[in-house]
Amino acid sequence: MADQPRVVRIGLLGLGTVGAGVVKSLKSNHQPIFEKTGCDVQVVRTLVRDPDKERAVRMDRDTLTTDGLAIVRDPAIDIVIEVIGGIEPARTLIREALRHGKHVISANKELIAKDEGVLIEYAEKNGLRLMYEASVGGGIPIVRMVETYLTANRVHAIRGILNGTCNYILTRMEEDGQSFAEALRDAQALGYAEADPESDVEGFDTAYKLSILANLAFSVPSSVFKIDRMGITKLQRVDLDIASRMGCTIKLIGEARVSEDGTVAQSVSPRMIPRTDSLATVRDVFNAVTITADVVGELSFMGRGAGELPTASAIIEDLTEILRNPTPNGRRDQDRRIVKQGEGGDHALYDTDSPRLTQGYIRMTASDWMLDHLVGHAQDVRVLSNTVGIARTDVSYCFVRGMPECAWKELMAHDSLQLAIPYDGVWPPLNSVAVEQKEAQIQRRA
Ligand SMILES: NC(=O)C1=CN([C@@H]2O[C@H](COP(=O)(O)OP(=O)(O)OC[C@H]3O[C@@H](n4cnc5c(N)ncnc54)[C@H](OP(=O)(O)O)[C@@H]3O)[C@@H](O)[C@H]2O)C=CC1
Ligand SMILES: N[C@@H](CC=O)C(=O)O
Repeated sequence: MADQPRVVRIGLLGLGTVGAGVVKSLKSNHQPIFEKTGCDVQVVRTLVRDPDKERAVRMDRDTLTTDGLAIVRDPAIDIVIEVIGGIEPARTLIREALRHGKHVISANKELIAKDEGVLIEYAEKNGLRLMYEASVGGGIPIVRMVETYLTANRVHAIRGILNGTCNYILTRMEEDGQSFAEALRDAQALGYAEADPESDVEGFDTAYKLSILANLAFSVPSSVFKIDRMGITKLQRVDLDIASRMGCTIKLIGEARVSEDGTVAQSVSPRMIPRTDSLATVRDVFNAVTITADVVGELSFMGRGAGELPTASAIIEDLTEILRNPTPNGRRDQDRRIVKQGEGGDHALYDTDSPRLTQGYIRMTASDWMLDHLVGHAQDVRVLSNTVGIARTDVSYCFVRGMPECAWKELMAHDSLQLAIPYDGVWPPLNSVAVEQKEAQIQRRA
């Protein structure tokens, strides 16, 4: 190791939750970073919207600017870290940084997913690195894991909890009886939520992350624009209570799998999951991902999925990787899997004529149409209701089994439906229920 450290100057775009975490970690771990890389890393300029705002970290006022282009064009800056979020001005600033010969690290899953590989390819063509470990799974080193250690495997499926905010909200609603709004407020205060939390709770954030992983893992193209998506805003405490009585919990799950015809089916939706499933034990802000591949079988990863320090960890790991290996591995040039919007053969989970049989949990206002539909299409319908049978004014809670995918689509468009989510357990779900509610089983009509 050289006696004189090489000074590496960082231009930091954004000083919110993650930006402050980066500044703190670079300070607290300056010595280990120097020991491993021989570099003295310094944040020399930082982009913010409001330089006079109170910050979680103390910064020299002169280093703060509202002029992002001045940072990314500054010849004294070696590496740019983008943690402002959103598409613009992030995309322009990253492209401009690359154009000026700087490596870039970004935590921006929305941009990485929607950009569909264009910036990454541009970086690699110019001998630069654009790294984005923090864009998926917070502190879990999942991006590098998939990119580096699963190249000889054929990956079939990715399934997991990819949003810390939603997992935190569902945990607080289930364990502490908090309302959705209270739990979301806490998640925001803890720095887990996106600037616009609709991205979290409507499932967009999970879709971005799933798409990034799918593009790295599968040998067939997939697009974020084709993900079948539902968030957690329709869930009520009663659904979590019912889940709990069934020996289940509800989690927001992102799943991508390669179908037999070689296309990719991707979905984001809340799912009722048995407590015996390892994902059921993933609480609070934690994320977990299971990857299934042909040679290795199942691999699972778990860790904090959001928050200033776990996310900063992913960013500073990208940083040390660049300091040690500044040359891109070139994989994207030879094997560019990401496709433009509209290309590729993805299909959504409920978007086909597929006769594949599925099972799920339903909350609905009873109606003849709904009942006829369920009984007409599913092999088995079990109703948990506060009153015997189904009356028009009741809200009913059902489990259905053996329902073809195409029948869900029609059901989901009907007014009486309040919530329909997949049930990931082994049928029948009711055998261990402390049935406070009256239970009826409706036989499939001949
Ligand atoms: N929070 C988390 O746990 C995680 C976040 N991420 C990603 O990291 C990125 C940042 O997230 P987070 O730190 O939570 O976001 P924050 O909203 O906390 O911080 C954003 C920062 O960017 C600055 N900024 C935003 N827009 C502009 C603009 N147009 N011009 C200049 N400055 C701007 C803000 O300035 P000012 O402070 O003056 O308003 C602020 O400092 C996002 O892409 C997010 O998805 C990824 C993983 C986890
Ligand atoms: N808002 C995101 C932050 C990390 O990616 C989340 O809650 O997971």
